[in-house]
Amino acid sequence: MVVSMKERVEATSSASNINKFGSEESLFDKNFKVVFVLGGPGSGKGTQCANIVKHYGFTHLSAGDLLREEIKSGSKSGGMIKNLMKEGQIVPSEVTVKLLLRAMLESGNDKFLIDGFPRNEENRVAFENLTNIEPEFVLFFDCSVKEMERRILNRKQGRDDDNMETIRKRFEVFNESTLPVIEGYNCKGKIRKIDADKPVDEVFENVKAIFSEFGIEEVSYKKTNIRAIMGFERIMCLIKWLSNVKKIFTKKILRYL
Ligand SMILES: Nc1ncnc2c1ncn2[C@@H]1O[C@H](COP(=O)(O)OP(=O)(O)O)[C@@H](O)[C@H]1O
Ligand SMILES: Nc1ccn([C@@H]2O[C@H](COP(=O)(O)OP(=O)(O)O)[C@@H](O)[C@H]2O)c(=O)n1
Repeated sequence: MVVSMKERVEATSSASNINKFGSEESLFDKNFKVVFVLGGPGSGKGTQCANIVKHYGFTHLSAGDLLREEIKSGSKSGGMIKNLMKEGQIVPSEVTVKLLLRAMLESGNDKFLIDGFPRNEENRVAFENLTNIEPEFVLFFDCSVKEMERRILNRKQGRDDDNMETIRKRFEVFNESTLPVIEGYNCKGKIRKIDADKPVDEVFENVKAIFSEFGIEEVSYKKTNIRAIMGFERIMCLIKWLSNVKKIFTKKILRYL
């Protein structure tokens, strides 16, 4: 059965379709490599993901960023997402997982850093049931509350949830809902804990050691950057466009010869 990318993404939006491709063909039969990135709010997940993208050619998907984009897009679930985020609460998995899967399929890459996810058991189970993907490992940025608070208050990205009242709620949600997920992965030997109180470069040295433990090698800087920024499909589109431009110019030049 040949299933188009569009059909696959659409299939994720309805629970009754979730197993449409069932055991015959998993929704993600491709050999995707996934690393989950967890840690409290402000522990430095996004900062380290940006470094990993540059060095290892992974596509960075931040669940929080995807949810913020969904609010901006004016979608009908935008209001509900906005209210939950303002309260520091976790958005229902069906929304978040759908956004993640769409971004994965559209990226053209096969290596993903999924940041801020799974945030609770519901997130973990929903993703696993839909994709059959188990993470290679889970990076856990372990940071003190005092340092996370300091970083968030200095972050100044104009986020609705970066205020003292919501920060407190986010810490509570992290302790109640995310730590048990980390504990579960720890029992499976998947957690790689990193002391995230340290300066950015030192934290990244520890991240590199973990990638090396899993045999993941650094890739050329140029190749990584172009793919991470543009995605495979956009690169193909640009090549097509350039070849059309070249044809037009060749015709024009030939006219003068
Ligand atoms: N190791 C670090 N030491 C000091 N500041 C950091 C460190 N890592 C990140 N930051 C800063 O802390 C803030 C929060 O980091 P960010 O990567 O956005 O965290 P998260 O994605 O976990 O919420 C940012 O302003 C970032 O520049
Ligand atoms: N898997 C996720 C990730 C984020 N979120 C929401 O997005 C908010 C911001 O998450 P984030 O990962 O961008 O930021 P930090 O809290 O890590 O700084 C969370 O507090 C949740 O409200 C969610 O509901 N589910």
